[in-house]
Amino acid sequence: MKVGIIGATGYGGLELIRFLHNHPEVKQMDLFTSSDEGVIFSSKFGHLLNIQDVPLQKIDYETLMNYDVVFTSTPSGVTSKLLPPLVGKGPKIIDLSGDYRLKNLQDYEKWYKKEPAPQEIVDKSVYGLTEWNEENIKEAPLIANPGCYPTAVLLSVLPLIKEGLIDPSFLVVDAKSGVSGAGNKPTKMTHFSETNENFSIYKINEHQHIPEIEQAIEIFTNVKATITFNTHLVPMTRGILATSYAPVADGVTTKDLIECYLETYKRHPFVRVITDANTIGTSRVKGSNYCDVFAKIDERTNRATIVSVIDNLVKGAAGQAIQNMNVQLGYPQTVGLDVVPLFI
Ligand SMILES: NC(=O)C1=CN([C@@H]2O[C@H](COP(=O)(O)OP(=O)(O)OC[C@H]3O[C@@H](n4cnc5c(N)ncnc54)[C@H](OP(=O)(O)O)[C@@H]3O)[C@@H](O)[C@H]2O)C=CC1
Ligand SMILES: CC(=O)N[C@@H](CCC(=O)OP(=O)(O)O)C(=O)O
Repeated sequence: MKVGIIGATGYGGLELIRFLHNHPEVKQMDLFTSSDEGVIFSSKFGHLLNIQDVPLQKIDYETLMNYDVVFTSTPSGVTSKLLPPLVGKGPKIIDLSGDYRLKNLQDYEKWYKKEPAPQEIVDKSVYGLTEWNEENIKEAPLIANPGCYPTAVLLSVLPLIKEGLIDPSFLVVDAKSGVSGAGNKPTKMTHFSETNENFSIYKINEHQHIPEIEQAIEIFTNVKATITFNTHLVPMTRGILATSYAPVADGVTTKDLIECYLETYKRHPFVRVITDANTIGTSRVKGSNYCDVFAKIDERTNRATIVSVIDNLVKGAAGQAIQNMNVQLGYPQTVGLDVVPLFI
């Protein structure tokens, strides 16, 4: 199989390279750039010396048509313009950006503050939350890979909402991310002296993942929810921990929540159900495609505390993208992704 990566020089792109390098079905991997044509990749990224000593290529439609799969890992607002001529024509496309996730174009305009992709192309895209959308992913010409926060939140709340165990109309999500979630372009927010020894909240009540999470809850559970969702920046490089709170239905116990998770994810190797709260944390999934989920009822308030962790660059981006490629092409989901978390 021949794969191309647009945005290879970004954090998501580098993670795609790390995993695809070990994917047994990938016979050729080419890297594309909008700014560094001809530059030898390993001269920019020394950790890839003797591994990716190849020149970066110019993005060109005729060339891209010859690939089996093209991954796009570019800032929002790029693929809405770049991809329409390619979709459904040659390669399967997996887009890591937010440009094709929201089905309602007005939502995209409102939350991303950018011009949306054409409606007919958005209509062809399939939301790539692998564990919940396998059947549609198999046939998709274009996969809208989920955002990092939505992946963590949805994998932990969807089973409980679907089974009516929690009430999503009062769902409150408190999420925290490492700084690599903001990409490789330095900003005031991600500057070392602003993030080091600082734990901050950002985009209060205005995060672009709010409509994505609400849309997915409706698609996968048939329930309309209006959520409170806030995000925090943690002075670490990788990882997301999301804590969600919701009232539980009458008579529901912690055992019911755990059993619901175990049943939902029994065929899904990348979602691990954690029963000991002391073993949940971002270092348990670092560098891997795992999402760990945990839930416990607070008997005093009759609310559930729901926790999930992922590596934002793996299950939250490149790993899930490759998991989706495996589903599209009929390979087992774990091919190329079967790595042990880094932990320390
Ligand atoms: N970081 C994360 O944890 C996650 C990120 N995402 C999303 O994935 C996408 C990529 O994220 P990330 O890797 O962090 O971003 P980065 O900013 O690290 O990298 C993006 C890359 O896109 C390329 N690029 C920039 N402008 C253009 C353009 N006009 N045309 C083509 N390529 C362009 C650049 O490479 P070059 O200059 O070589 O072209 C750049 O290296 C984003 O949309 C992000 O929101 C999703 C989930 C998690
Ligand atoms: C830490 C940090 O800044 N994280 C980013 C996640 C970006 C992302 O994945 O957003 P889209 O793919 O939807 O563009 C943020 O909160 O915006």
